[in-house]
Amino acid sequence: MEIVASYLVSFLFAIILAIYAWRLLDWAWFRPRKLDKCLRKQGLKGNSYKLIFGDLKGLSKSFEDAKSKPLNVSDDDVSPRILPYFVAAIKKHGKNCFIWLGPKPMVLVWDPEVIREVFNKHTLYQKPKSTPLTKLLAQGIGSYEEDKWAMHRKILNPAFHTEKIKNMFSAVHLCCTEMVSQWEEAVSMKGTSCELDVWPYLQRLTSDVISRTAFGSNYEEGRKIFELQKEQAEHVVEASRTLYIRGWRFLPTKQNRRMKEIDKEVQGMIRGIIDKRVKAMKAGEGNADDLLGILLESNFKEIEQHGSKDFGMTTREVIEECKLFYFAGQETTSALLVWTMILLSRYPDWQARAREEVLHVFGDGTLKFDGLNRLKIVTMILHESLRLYPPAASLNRRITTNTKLGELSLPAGVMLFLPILLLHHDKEIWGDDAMEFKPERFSDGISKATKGQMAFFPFGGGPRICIGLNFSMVEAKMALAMILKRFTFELSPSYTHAPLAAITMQPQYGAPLALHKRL
Ligand code: HEM
Repeated sequence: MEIVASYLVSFLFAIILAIYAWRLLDWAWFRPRKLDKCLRKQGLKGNSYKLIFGDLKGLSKSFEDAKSKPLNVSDDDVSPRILPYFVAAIKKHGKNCFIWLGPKPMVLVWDPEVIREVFNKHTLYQKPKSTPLTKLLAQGIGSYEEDKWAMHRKILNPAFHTEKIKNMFSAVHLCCTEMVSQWEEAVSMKGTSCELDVWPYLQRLTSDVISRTAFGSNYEEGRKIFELQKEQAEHVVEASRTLYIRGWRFLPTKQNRRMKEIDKEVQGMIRGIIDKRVKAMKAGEGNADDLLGILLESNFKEIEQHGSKDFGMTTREVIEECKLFYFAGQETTSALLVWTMILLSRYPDWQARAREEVLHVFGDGTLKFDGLNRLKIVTMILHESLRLYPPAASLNRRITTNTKLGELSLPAGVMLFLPILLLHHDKEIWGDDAMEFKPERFSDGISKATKGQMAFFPFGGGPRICIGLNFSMVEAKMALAMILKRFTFELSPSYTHAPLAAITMQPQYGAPLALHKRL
């Protein structure tokens, strides 16, 4: 009897082992081969599949190589530095190509109408699944799908309505005033001009703005969170360029340990901010109207009243949203501002035109919210800066079920690559001067400039378009208007043009500018 039982156990064990071995083989070899055949049959081209890693090693090396070579200051053709592997793949295989992200093929989507379809059918074309390690930066609305995404978006949307943004105006004004006062101090110590790396100041500005407007605190309170999230983002970029093997996160590698430490620390600090606000709200104080107030209201009112998380956010979800907004609210707008300042340094005529407009709209008085809507030239400049230097250079999606997309029939499991930067620079769409800084293209608005095509999408598109779009444009206009009013600026001789592909596009060596006080 015992022998029979032991045979049975061994037999079961062998079956389980065989199932796992089959799944592994299917994941690493049979499925990629099947997908490869399917894509090539439809005319798509790419490198042949390399076991498990696909193109990942080449991808990671191409970023390292690109990082080591700065560009000429006048070179706005930044795609070989920001998307080096895709640019090389297009050269080799043409626009109808794909690369291997490990065992998954990722197809380049170039047609603006197809991109529109991908954005609009967001339940079919979903965000790529984060790995347990990349999740540590932030989850929240940016990574949820279907009902959970819809519920979070419904709760969060009111925080970004025009009326709310208008209410945030005085906080944004205060943060910008503080930054330009620091610049004035730096200048006055040297006379009427000084050289300053504006990049850390702009990062601090946007951190301060999100701290005050979304969380009712200030930069100092959130400073450690920003620093830690910034470090976490560097780990996440590194982790996302290597293959994630299931269970890897449990290994006590230096990076894994640090990522978990950061997560624990950030969560602890956010809990502290939440506890403080909860106390204030219970005492009838604190702003119930800002992002944190709205999140907490959803948390305790909905859950306490309905006793179910189907109606609101759990505390864990509130923390994840805070982590996301601390990061997304800061990283992107600072990138927009820094590239705009770099471009205006190189194009003094546009700098002068923008200043003239700001002075015309606001005179010598203080900046007012309604006046920002009248800044036509500044808006054109910001759009042209977003076209040439989009903070998010590309977006990814995954196909959840076999589907027809444009001319292609794509099986579930295929990934899509939406190359914002490449479309923004495409000569067929923008003309032969696509690589030139010409804000006048946007003089009659975005749809005229793109002829109605989905060819300019720095904020994404469809129902999942950036929730902070209007907020970041107000912030950027306000900061730029205040800077233009008080300073003229140009590139310092020490400026090195080296856009870096981090989570957003950033100046690798900062942005040292010569600032001159306007007299
Ligand atoms: C220049 C500034 C900004 C740029 C270029 C930008 C870009 C983007 C892009 C491209 C997406 C779409 C991602 C995708 O579809 O995969 C997105 C989504 C998002 N952005 Fe922004 N963003 C900016 C500012 C902000 C700000 C200031 C906030 C918050 C205060 C914010 C919060 C978010 C959130 C929460 C999402 C996810 C929306 C959803 O999935 O429903 N962004 N952003």
